[in-house]
Amino acid sequence: MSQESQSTDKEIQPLREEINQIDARIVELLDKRAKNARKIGEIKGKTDSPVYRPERENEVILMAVNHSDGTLKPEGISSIFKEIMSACRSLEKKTTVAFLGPRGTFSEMAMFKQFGRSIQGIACDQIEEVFRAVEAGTSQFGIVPMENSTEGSVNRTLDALLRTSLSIISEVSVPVHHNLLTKSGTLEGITRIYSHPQSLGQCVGWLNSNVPDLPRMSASSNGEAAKKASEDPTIAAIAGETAAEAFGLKPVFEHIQDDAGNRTRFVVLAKQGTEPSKAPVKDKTSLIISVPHKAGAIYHALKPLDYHNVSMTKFESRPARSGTWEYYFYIDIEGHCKSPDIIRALDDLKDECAFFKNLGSYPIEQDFGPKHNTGAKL
Ligand SMILES: C=C(O[C@@H]1C=C(C(=O)O)C=C[C@H]1O)C(=O)O
Repeated sequence: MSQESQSTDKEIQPLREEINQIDARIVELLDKRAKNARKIGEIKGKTDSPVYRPERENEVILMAVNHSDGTLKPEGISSIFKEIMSACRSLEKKTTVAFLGPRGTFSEMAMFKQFGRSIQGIACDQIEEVFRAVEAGTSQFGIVPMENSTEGSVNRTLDALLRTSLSIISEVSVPVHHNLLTKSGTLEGITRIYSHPQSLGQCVGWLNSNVPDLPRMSASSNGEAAKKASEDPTIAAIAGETAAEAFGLKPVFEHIQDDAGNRTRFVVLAKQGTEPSKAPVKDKTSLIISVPHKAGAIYHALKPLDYHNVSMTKFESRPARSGTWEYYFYIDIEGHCKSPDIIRALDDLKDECAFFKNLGSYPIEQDFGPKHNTGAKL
């Protein structure tokens, strides 16, 4: 050993010893925390109340972020606490989550971001199958893509939401970076490109400029496209890094999505509802409405929101498929449907609607940017 590395070791050693002591203390505290979670699980079991409480988990993360002196980044604290809570939750009851599979999809990534790793994921072939798995009780929760920052809404999810008896209980978004992947890592012998239509749409500019002659084929998911490419050397897939790892593919080109900030928002579905979040965590409520086919109907339907001072954060239409140019409107408002002001606003809004469906209230996803601090303390 050189003299230089001996002196480096001498400097590092006491710090490592201190880390060992800190880690032992952390584990003691984690065990203590886990015992409390297990007791909470027993209490919930007696009343059959839901184990997973997204509104409480958001509160815990926010308190942890605000307790930090800033040495660790908020996103680092958030992901550490997501895993701590995932492990604690698994002591209460096994969490099962249906997602759009196979492995390596952005849905799987969103699922782990929201629930942590101490869960059992159930891969489904179609978005509708995710809904069915939760409705039938095969899975406690389901996660489905709702909208993409480049391509807009995921219509199959919107249509399935119209028919389902499930509620939305939380939302989570993930950055979506696409790569052009093949078995060999080159384009030699490639005759076509597979991906989910949403992903093909997110990369259309790049594809037109760089590989305009390669036919684009639709796959039920990016994971499915990656699976095809792993089985056939004439196929390239557009998918994320996790799909490349899962199916042993190599990138020919990385980050080919047209918008560098491309993100997809997912929603979590369950039979249970949520309770209002504690401030400063805020909730939102998602609704589907249709209005009578007459002049000014949508204006009259939305007036109660203005009157009760409720802010609307999303408004989107989807054809009612009746062939009569009628529409369903997908609306997000700020606030929880159990809070008195929202109850009043929704009562008035219902009166003006031909159709009204409350999809559920859930905590607004927290953005842990560098300057984040809401003042909440542990
Ligand atoms: C421990 C609880 O159950 C779950 C685990 C949580 C945790 O580990 O902090 C928080 C909310 C629940 O999803 C609880 O409800 O407080």
